[in-house]
Amino acid sequence: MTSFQTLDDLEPGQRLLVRIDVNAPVEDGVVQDDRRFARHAETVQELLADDHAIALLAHQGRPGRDTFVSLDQHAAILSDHLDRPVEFVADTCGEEALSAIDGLERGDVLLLENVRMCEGELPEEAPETKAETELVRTLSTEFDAYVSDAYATAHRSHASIVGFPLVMDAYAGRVMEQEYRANTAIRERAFDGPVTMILGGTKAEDTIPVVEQLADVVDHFCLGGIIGELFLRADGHDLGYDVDGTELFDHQWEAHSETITDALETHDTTVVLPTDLAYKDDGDRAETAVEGIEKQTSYLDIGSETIDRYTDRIADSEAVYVKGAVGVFEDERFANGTVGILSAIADTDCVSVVGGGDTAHSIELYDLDEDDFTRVSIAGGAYVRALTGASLAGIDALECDS
Ligand SMILES: Nc1ncnc2c1ncn2[C@@H]1O[C@H](COP(=O)(O)OP(=O)(O)OP(=O)(O)O)[C@@H](O)[C@H]1O
Ligand SMILES: O=C(O)[C@H](O)COP(=O)(O)O
Repeated sequence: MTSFQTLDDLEPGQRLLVRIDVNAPVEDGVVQDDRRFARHAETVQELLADDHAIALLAHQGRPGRDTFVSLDQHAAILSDHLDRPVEFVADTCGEEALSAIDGLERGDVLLLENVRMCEGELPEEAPETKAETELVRTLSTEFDAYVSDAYATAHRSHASIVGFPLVMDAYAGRVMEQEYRANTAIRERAFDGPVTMILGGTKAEDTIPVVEQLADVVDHFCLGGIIGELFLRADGHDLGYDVDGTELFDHQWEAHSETITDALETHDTTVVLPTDLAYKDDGDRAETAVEGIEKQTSYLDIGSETIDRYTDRIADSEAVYVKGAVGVFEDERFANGTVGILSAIADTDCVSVVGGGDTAHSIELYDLDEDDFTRVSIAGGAYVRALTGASLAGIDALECDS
């Protein structure tokens, strides 16, 4: 395991830059879930008890998506969790931000604007390059130390994750530490019976490598969501295209079609694909078989037959991992797949781990009981990457000699 400094090593009463991940599902501009806020608030409470002055750095969404919004409401949600004011400044490393940072006193909490609005935060590049960005060069001189609590973004080599630890005294926050240890422990568990993994959601770059890297551990990968459709397209079915204004398929297909086709050929008995899908017809849920599919529309959930096939496998499994939702569960008409799968897992005694910032939200939305799962990670891509045993850039950046 990687050795890093934790809050136990941090001297009290310092000026701290703390990277958290409160990236949340957002609908019509409004944050829908506060699970990540609650976890990071515990880290912040601990830091406040040690009399630090705290500036928080975080992101929301990705440029170009409608979840890419300002963090002003995030400050209010954090304030509720901390039961004290959290000041927000609509700037990350410009004059306005520096002036607010300058005024920070011990016991204060300040949230800076969405760091992905700042030039240099994206794209993923080497830590040395990220340390040279204006963001890192400007903010690093304003603080005594950097605390990295954003485990859910630890798989991204972004400036706010890997740049600061190169030039500042760096510590892992409690969320970073706990998620890292728990996910590493899960990876190291061995099972005698079948292991099933449900892979869905929207992010091909996080999900597809998992099929290759966990093929010796997982007996069946049951696919749904955008990922399922991309695999169905590779399997020769006429779907998995951007229609109705979506921008989820074509660029991902361009980037990953070869990997998907290879994975399908190599693991044809391990990868399990939907045999029916659901779509919207005159405002209602309708279903169609995948075989011979011709209708160019947005498919928004796996169909009833697929749900039955997947839940049968879950019932026979000794362990089930979930990454990503198999449908647009935020719309009740298309929640059958996600809720059906999670309920089936909750009904078994198997070891079960659910990951994903959006996916975990479905547990709360549909009144499922978090205690019915062995573990619910607040991270998505980072959790599933950790399961494969691959390193996380944000953890590597914190590494120090033990
Ligand atoms: N067929 C589909 N079409 C469009 N969106 C879909 C479809 N199936 C699932 N989704 C969406 O996928 C989202 C969850 O996937 P996402 O890739 O964000 O994964 P996550 O693991 O939950 O989160 P993260 O990786 O961000 O922590 C849900 O919000 C759901 O609406
Ligand atoms: O929700 C997540 O998975 C993290 O906040 C990372 O977000 P990203 O996938 O947009 O980099």
